[in-house]
Amino acid sequence: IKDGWFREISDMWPGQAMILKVNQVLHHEKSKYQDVLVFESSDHGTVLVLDNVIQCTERDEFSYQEMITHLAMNSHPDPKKVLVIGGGDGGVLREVVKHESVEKAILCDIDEAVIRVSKKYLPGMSIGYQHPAVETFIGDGFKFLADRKNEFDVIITDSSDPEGPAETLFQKPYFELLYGALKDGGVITTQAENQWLHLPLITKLKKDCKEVFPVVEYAYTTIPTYPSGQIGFMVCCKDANRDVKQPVRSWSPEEEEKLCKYYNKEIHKASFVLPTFARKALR
Ligand SMILES: NCCCN[C@H]1CC[C@H](N)CC1
Repeated sequence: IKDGWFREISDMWPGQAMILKVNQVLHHEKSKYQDVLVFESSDHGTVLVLDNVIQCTERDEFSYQEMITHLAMNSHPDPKKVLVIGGGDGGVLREVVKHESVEKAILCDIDEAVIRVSKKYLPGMSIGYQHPAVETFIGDGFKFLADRKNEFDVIITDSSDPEGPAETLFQKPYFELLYGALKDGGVITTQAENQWLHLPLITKLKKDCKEVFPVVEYAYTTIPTYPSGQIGFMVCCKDANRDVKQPVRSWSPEEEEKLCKYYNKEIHKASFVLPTFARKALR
């Protein structure tokens, strides 16, 4: 932080940077895995930063948390047992338990500091931990999945970027573990970066996923404080006949407006519609 501004400078988005005005630093520590920073911004609420990369701001986190969750959950007919890999801020858990079908929601994040800090400084997201169906594990999602077979209806990988602790969550062996941990008809979503910045990575990701899953589609959402204002998701299903681009379950418009600020059944479909440069690369 310099002269009261935070700059999200990274070689993952060369030559550009989101800059947010800082009112007050609330917390800063070096965890076992990464640098953890929480600050009060002037106009985006409380902000969580890991290794100098914005993870979520109170102002726009709902876009990402709702879309990565409900694209998966509403692509499954009856999700009872759900796993979140990463997601230490609790926002995805908050979204998962909005589905009445959920009997068990397990979260596994590698860094206890993210969970501890989110519970203290991000109450609007860490509220997800309070639900009775929720169980939390601290550990490497890769190892957690290794001995889980045929257990989950939905698995959401809410990760940071490939540079850092989440590196292995972008590689094929991880998708094979996900496939094995899913029950028949299971659905996954993963954080799949930005079509303006990471198209080669997304192309490789889709190719790897297609070697494991019969159904693989890329969708994206708009989110002002992520690099280039968007973030994508890979949505995969074990059932070759499931069209994840069409919700298999949906809320009524009234329920949608009560439950979500971003996701609705129209934007579920629209989020898979890509500009030609991305459609071509991801064919
Ligand atoms: N629930 C926290 C979201 C973490 N995902 C982010 C996607 C965009 C990245 N540049 C940083 C992590």
